Amino acid sequence: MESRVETDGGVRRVDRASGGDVTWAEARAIALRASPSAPVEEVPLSTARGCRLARPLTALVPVPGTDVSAMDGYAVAGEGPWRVLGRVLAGGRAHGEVLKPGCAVEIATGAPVPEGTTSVLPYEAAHPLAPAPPTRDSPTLSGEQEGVWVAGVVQEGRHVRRRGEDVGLGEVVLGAGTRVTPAVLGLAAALGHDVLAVHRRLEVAVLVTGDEVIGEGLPEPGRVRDAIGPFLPGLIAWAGARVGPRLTIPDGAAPLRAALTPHPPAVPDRATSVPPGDGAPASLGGGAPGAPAERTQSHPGARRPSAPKADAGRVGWDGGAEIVVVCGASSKGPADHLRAVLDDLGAEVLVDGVAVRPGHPQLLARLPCGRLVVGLPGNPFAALAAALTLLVPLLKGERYEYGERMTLAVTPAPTSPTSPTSPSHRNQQPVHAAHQAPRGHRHSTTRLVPVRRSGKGAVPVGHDRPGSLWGAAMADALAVLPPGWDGEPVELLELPD
Ligand SMILES: Nc1nc2c(c(=O)[nH]1)N[C@H]1C(S)=C(S)[C@@H](COP(=O)(O)OP(=O)(O)OC[C@H]3O[C@@H](n4cnc5c(N)ncnc54)[C@H](O)[C@@H]3O)O[C@H]1N2
Ligand code: MOO
Repeated sequence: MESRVETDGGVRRVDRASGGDVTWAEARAIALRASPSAPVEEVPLSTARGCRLARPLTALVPVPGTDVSAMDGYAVAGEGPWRVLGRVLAGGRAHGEVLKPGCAVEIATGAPVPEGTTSVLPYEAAHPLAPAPPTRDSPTLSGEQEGVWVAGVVQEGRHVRRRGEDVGLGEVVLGAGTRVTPAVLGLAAALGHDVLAVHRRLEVAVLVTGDEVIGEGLPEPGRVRDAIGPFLPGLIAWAGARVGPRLTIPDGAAPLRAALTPHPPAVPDRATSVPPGDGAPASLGGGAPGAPAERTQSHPGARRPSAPKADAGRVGWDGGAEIVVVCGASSKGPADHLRAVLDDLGAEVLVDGVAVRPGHPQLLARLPCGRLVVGLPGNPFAALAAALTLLVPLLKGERYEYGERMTLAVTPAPTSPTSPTSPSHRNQQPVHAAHQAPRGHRHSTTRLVPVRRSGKGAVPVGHDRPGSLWGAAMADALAVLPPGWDGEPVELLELPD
């Protein structure tokens, strides 16, 4: 719903009617529908953990690969006593001859039993017969240990693991979509796999905007520490994706547009095309897949850590991120260029504003190349709420699970001075009045309220202003209070641990 078009630094500025807000529930549903399917790739076992199998896992070999001993002892044939003809160790030379009744070989756990073996007699159950061998005429196979005899009680087939007994050759052991856990890796290796076909984890690039935002140290008045960049990697990993390039860019349409520009032309020095005062374009990408790369552009007045410069002459993307998250610049202020830039790039806007507090000015768009852009509000708690609304469903897709429902207890959480995550009683603030008014006070928007689970239900922890992560840091979930909430049980959105 475009109501007005002006120019601003060469970029068309599009003001969308505030009626464009979707409900919180719709926003989540749209994000789930837009979730990109992760590409399939073959990766070595060492890098597959956490991915999903793209194909069923089958056994390339039977397990065990041959008949082996399950115990240290004697592989025996027939009834005892047995003449011991030799010794077979796991990984050592196999006993090459058929074991005849009345004969045995000393054997280690996991070693192949000779053909003819009927059972294994563990050392604990074996009785050496000494000194004189029985009179029975028992053949010798190798001549070794001639005269050594053992006796004992055996059960037919006992302690012999037969070929393919655990897993048969070609057997399907796990279905496509199974998450690769450490146990899956071990199983895959045991079944002969060196590589696995997996859905690669989606990659997320992060753009932090805001001339006032600094990356380290004590912010001077008028500056703030970046509180969104630090929580995104954990949230992204928790949602099963990986963090790609991370870039801090100055306010301005041109740096944002440059950073979002897909498939960059090989322009030697794009910086010259940037309007004066609009900042130089920045480059995302260039980091090895899976390795977060921090790129920072300096701008006047901001104290910044020393960081690698953006590649001169390279703008836009050269990484494989399917999703880019833009922190800040999502509202309607003079420095909020995201909508205009997306419009300029021909993006399809899927969500533009959500009827939720906090996190109202959040945004989801698809660039013509297919890459998705999630716009998070600059206020850090609003950004977290928006990330749980749009980014997490986008990353989890069909793995997304709706939260449990719980009654919301409307009294503030009791805080223990000894709790590591709790402020002292002295600092505890009352829960916002809005959250304490469960009935009679109907809200027209969804509210996301930091809560802790307790025996009384979900208890709001307070400290939940959009600019502060204090409440979220004390909480284990966000309670979703729908518009018009009247005290019924509410869904809990899990917070990343
Ligand atoms: N006229 C209107 N003004 C605002 C509206 C609106 O609808 N109409 N919405 C308000 C709401 S709600 C929010 S939330 C914010 C969102 O603002 P932006 O996404 O444009 O973000 P900024 O303006 O850049 O910053 C807002 C605030 O957050 C601080 N900030 C920004 N980035 C970070 C960061 N990485 N870490 C910590 N803090 C950050 C920034 O300094 C500002 O204080 O807009 C309202 N205004
Ligand atoms: O929605 Mo804003 O997100 O209230 O701070």
